[in-house]
Amino acid sequence: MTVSRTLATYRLPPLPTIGEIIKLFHLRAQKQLSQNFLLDLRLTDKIVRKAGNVSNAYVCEVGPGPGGITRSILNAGAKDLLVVEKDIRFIPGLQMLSDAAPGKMRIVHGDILTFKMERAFPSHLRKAWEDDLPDVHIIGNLPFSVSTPLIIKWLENVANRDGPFTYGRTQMTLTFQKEVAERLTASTGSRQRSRLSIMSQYLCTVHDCFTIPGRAFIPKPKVDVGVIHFTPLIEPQINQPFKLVEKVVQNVFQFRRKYCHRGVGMLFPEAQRLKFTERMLMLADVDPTLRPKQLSMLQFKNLCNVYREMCDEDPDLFRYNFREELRQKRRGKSNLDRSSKQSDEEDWT
Ligand SMILES: C[S@@+](CC[C@H](N)C(=O)[O-])C[C@H]1O[C@@H](n2cnc3c(N)ncnc32)[C@H](O)[C@@H]1O
Repeated sequence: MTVSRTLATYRLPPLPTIGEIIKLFHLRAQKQLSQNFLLDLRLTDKIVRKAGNVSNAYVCEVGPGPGGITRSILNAGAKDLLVVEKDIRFIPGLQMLSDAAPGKMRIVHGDILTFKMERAFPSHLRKAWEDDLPDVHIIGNLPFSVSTPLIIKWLENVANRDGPFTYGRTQMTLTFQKEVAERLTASTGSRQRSRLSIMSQYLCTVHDCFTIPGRAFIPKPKVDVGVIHFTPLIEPQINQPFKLVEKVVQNVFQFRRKYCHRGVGMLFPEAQRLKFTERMLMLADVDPTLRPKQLSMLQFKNLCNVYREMCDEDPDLFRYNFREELRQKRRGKSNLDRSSKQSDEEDWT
């Protein structure tokens, strides 16, 4: 009992509090960078507990800032903690933590959107996709403007089993503004069901761990924050390339409040729209009068499979983008307007 407790909980030596570190290094949060700090170590401990068992694990923390979550990860007994922080002002405070936990923490001053995580940890950690979960975790409280593009990028990495997922089914525990957290976990029929719900749930088990009230952060953001845990699925619920799924899902949700046939139709050039939409919905066994939020994962899977078959028959179809068609039409129209205006002017001369 005593041994396992010692192994499980590593205690950092006494250090200044996060509040003191913020003062010591003049780390005033930069509003334009949406920096909102968590100072309550009970909350940061709770985030880390929701990540699973990080004792002796390899962890990448994204956006450590003044280091609240960082301390909790070290205290939970992580073997190797790699932190990636973009704002150089935080590096000295993080260095202080690293000195207090010798050999356990590495600091990267960089941007997580371009950081190559596939090279960050030893290759012996790699597990086959179907195997148990690897001993690699990603944890982070990032600005909302970064967390959404980042999760879309990482979901594509899950689909391709590259980036952080070269180690296998790396788990992620990340914060999102509450509204986005609700979309990520929304089930069929719910108001929040959206593109993000399908894209995340076809690839991962997505669990809404708990909500942190905005008042827990300094400075206080306008919204509450959801902590979401992602575990990549062994078998994705849709077995088609990420870009194809993304295209189908994006088009279906184009007109959120309309019948789903409107969005499906946008996958096809105007000339064939009616015929192809009818065919796709019929073959996928989807009622055209359902709203996008009412479509189940199985129906999205069927839609993607049928669209794939149609693209295999006509390879130009995948390149079709109705927005591009619209842009060209507008450009054509404005050229027409410009030339008729020009000819009007020429008439005047
Ligand atoms: C919302 S603050 C959270 C800080 C700390 N994790 C906490 O909970 O108190 C977000 C942190 O992410 C950092 N950050 C923002 N964009 C980043 C990026 N692209 N790559 C790495 N770090 C980033 C910010 O500088 C800031 O330290």
